[in-house]
Amino acid sequence: MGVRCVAIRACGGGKIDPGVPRMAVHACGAAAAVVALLSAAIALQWSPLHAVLQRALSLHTAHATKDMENLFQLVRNIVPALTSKKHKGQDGRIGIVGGCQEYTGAPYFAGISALKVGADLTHVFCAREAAPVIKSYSPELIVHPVLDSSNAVEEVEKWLPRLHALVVGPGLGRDELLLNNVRGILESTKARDIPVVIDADGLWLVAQQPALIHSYHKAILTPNHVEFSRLWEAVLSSPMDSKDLRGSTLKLSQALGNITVVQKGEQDLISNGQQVLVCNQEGSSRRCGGQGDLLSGSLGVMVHWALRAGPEKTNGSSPLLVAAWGACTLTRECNRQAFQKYGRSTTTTDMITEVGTAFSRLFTT
Ligand SMILES: NC(=O)C1=CN([C@@H]2O[C@H](COP(=O)(O)OP(=O)(O)OC[C@H]3O[C@@H](n4cnc5c(N)ncnc54)[C@H](OP(=O)(O)O)[C@@H]3O)[C@@H](O)[C@H]2O)[C@@H](O)CC1
Ligand SMILES: Nc1ncnc2c1ncn2[C@@H]1O[C@H](COP(=O)(O)OP(=O)(O)OP(=O)(O)O)[C@@H](O)[C@H]1O
Ligand SMILES: [Mg+2]
Repeated sequence: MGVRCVAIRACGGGKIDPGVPRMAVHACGAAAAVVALLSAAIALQWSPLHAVLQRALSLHTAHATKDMENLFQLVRNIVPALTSKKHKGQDGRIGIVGGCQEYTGAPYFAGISALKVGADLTHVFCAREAAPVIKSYSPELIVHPVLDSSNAVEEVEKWLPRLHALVVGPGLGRDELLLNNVRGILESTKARDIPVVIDADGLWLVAQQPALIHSYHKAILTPNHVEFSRLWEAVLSSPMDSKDLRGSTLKLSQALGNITVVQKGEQDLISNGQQVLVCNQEGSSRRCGGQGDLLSGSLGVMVHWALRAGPEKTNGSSPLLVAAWGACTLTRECNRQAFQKYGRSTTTTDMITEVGTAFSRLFTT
């Protein structure tokens, strides 16, 4: 059973898929099934054929496993060393832009996840009413009740030079005043060349105005299925082909000027318009709300680490792709570990408790 899990996960687990796939890894699961059936049915009569198929499959699997190991190694390479020579803030000062009257959980999940992954400081910029609520969840978050004020952009701009990355959208809501302020914040963020992860209602804003983020090479979008379709329709003006999710992820990234897109789902598909990475890390069937917030907060830190590490550490691969694959893998592992303990009652809070052990298990050598 253990071997079978490794093989299936390895098939999609970490394949770097250049424009023309070197091998049809996604067909690997089907190939495995065919081999299994053939093995049972024809083992005695056609053993040479069986042997050929088995050899082909194990080569296939060996390749995919190697790619996945490489990706794990690239993520490990970007993780900063814990040394006594550093001061507070160096491993990440992350801003979260979100939090309104209805949604206070989402920015909290994103902010606390950034800290648990290893950021030193997290600032949440939210609407006035949401601030005391978010503060009361955790003393670890620095909370600025500025997002619905008339000088919201200036208030956030004061902090921007000190932030390493911004996560825009968790729990933002769709109020026009707030969205307008976030437009200004995004413009300022781009002007300062700060990496930005856009999620949830931040993606709603991008669907209204794709030019806001078009070609900004330090942007990563993290849409769920519905958000992805909305973006697709806004940018490509046609219904998307849901049979080819990898191709769609690649095309949406290209249409947005090759910014990085993470389409979340049964498997996470990550593209910068040139490559598609697949994250198939085992998670669970528990789909409680907030898991996407854990992902976007984690990604905020990891994108900072990846950009700071530079392309030598990511072996020439895009640092943003490596960071995104790392954050997806981590989120799914948190989900798996929490589900093992709590089963159907698993919530995102339980997943956040697992961040430390999941991170060590995956990325600490
Ligand atoms: N505790 C909190 O504070 C949390 C707050 N959150 C915040 O809520 C805000 C809105 O975010 P959102 O994700 O609910 O909005 P959106 O994407 O429009 O989905 C709306 C509807 O689309 C569907 N649907 C969704 N996913 C699907 C899928 N994969 N596949 C198929 N269908 C899918 C589903 O529709 P239904 O199935 O009910 O018909 C769903 O109800 C945003 O600010 C976010 O950050 C969350 O972060 C959670 C924790
Ligand atoms: N069908 C699935 N099977 C396994 N994992 C999944 C599945 N769908 C989503 N995930 C994982 O759950 C995490 C969050 O994805 P999801 O699509 O739930 O985001 P979301 O809708 O934005 O969440 P949120 O409730 O925080 O807004 C990702 O890591 C993704 O890999
Ligand atoms: Mg979401």
